[in-house]
Amino acid sequence: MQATNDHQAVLAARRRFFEDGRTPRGLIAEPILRSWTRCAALGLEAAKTPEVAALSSGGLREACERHEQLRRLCRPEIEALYLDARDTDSVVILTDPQGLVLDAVGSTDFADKAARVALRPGVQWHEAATGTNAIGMALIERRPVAVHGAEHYFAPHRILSCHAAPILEPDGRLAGALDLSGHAALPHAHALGLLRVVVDQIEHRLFEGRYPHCQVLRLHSERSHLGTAREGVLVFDGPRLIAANRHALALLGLDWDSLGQCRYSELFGTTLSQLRDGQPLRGLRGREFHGRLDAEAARPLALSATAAGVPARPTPITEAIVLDAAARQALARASRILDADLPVLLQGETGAGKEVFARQLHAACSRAQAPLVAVNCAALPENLIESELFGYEEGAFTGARRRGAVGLLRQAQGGVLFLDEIGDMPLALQSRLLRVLQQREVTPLGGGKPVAVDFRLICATHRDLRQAVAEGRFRADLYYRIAQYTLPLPALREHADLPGLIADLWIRLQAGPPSALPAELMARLAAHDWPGNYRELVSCLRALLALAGPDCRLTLDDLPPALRDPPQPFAAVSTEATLSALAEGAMRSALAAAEGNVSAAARRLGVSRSTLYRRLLQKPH
Ligand SMILES: Nc1ncnc2c1ncn2[C@@H]1O[C@H](COP(=O)(O)OP(=O)(O)OP(=O)(O)O)[C@@H](O)[C@H]1O
Repeated sequence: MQATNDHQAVLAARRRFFEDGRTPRGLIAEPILRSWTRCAALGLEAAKTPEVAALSSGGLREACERHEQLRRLCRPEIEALYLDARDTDSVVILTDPQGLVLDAVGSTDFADKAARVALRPGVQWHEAATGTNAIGMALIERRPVAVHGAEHYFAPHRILSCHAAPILEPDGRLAGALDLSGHAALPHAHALGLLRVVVDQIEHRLFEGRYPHCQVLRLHSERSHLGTAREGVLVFDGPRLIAANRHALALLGLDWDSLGQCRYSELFGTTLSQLRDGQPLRGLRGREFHGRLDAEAARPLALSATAAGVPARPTPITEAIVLDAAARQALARASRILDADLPVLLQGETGAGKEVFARQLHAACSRAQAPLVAVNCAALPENLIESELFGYEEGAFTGARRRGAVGLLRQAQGGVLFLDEIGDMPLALQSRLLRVLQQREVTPLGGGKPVAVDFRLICATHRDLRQAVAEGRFRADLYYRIAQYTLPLPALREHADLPGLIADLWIRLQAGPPSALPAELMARLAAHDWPGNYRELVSCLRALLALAGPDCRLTLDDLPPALRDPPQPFAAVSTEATLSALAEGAMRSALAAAEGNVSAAARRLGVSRSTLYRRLLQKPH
């Protein structure tokens, strides 16, 4: 980042931006300006002390447990970093992917000061909560960032000089962020460089033991870099590239979107089986690399499969998952249920994110390294579902494959089985599934012997299964077996902070440096009821991104027709409406009139921002 260190220039930029409402271009680094703009669009008031929502000790313990693997991996690196930075009286901080501080190690003197501005475990340092800061920006921009003194959005944070780098999972998702913060008055010349080196080490270790069934290729143009954290790492599931580190992507000129899309032959012009030890690799752009395959490469391919028996694609990075605090909490609880070998049932409208949640649940549970086998019970033809699920012996039926098939239930052995649309499973199969769950063994079609199975079970449905039981369409005994822990996934219109979620998703969907969504569009999006939920919202945001030029010049005309007309004004609310519906109408009108600025709308109505969020966005309309 080319941040100017000129304190006076930053103060002048603040005056121009916050007091005159003008863009202080040239006075302040562009990424800081982008962040200020995002914060202003969220209605954050820079002159105030930010509201700190700290987790209870129980909540923090839960979050730490959820990220125990990452914390354990980072601990030695954090301690080494602290020793390196000890002379500058700093703290080293590890956060989760949403900026929640999990661990802080540092000099007591500065740690006390940092704690006074809530830079301590249990507090969210996501930009939407704490304004411009290095942790929040590193998570949004997905690269190392420094924020000094008055560049912070909120005045009390001016005592800080913060440096943060995102930690990326091998599939490109955010694992968390590492931050090194100290006194704004002291120089921290090498802080970003140190962080980069440490995060390289952590990301390199994230591959360890992670892909036992895949081919892991390590490469570099300098032979001496092989085996170090600077080597490129590429993971292939069959011919397809499914994971990598940033060094590998940089060496090959790829970006994260290549994961799940790119094949080995497209990168090197040959097949993996032609790779010979000691022979240089030639990339398609003619560049030569030294490479070696990990010893595990000889193992068979993963059993992970979709309903059609095709290896499951990793969740593409472009899916840009957003999970708010409630969803993360639900995820933590559900993963404990799953780890206790109890089934989890996800219930929600179409597009509410049941499958996405199931995949996150698999990643969060203790079987994350084992396969997730996803079966869409509604997508499988009825005559195939039985054989696909339970497997079959050789010659069990006409068209059966020679040597039979193990079936999807057994493919989930040791891992997690996800039965999507379970409400659409034919009754006869429900009985067979129940037997499997009770006896924990599967009998293949064609008279084979029962085989013991061990899988954790996640089911999902958009149907009201209780109703289906009452109508005789779903077996009551199976219902009680799978629905002990039912997790309703709320529709978007019930979301506690829809503008926050939309802003978050908008930023995550952008490949380059993110731009803020114009306020009038945000107001329309926040007032829409999203019957298609995430699916509809993601499509809408993607279309807007496609229409937006580099300056993000979008107008209401760029919205799809259903969103173009303004929400119903207060006067148009039906006379039969209840008081709360009237209040809701007034709130929506105020929000639209304030062009999506929640603080301004709240002021206009004489209620607090949190009341406005709660009343307006928690209810279906
Ligand atoms: N938490 C999330 N963050 C961002 N995008 C999401 C999230 N959940 C879902 N989506 C988006 O919505 C799309 C639909 O999600 P998903 O398939 O999980 O929904 P579903 O509830 O299983 O829908 P259906 O019942 O119709 O199968 C996904 O492809 C993804 O793009």
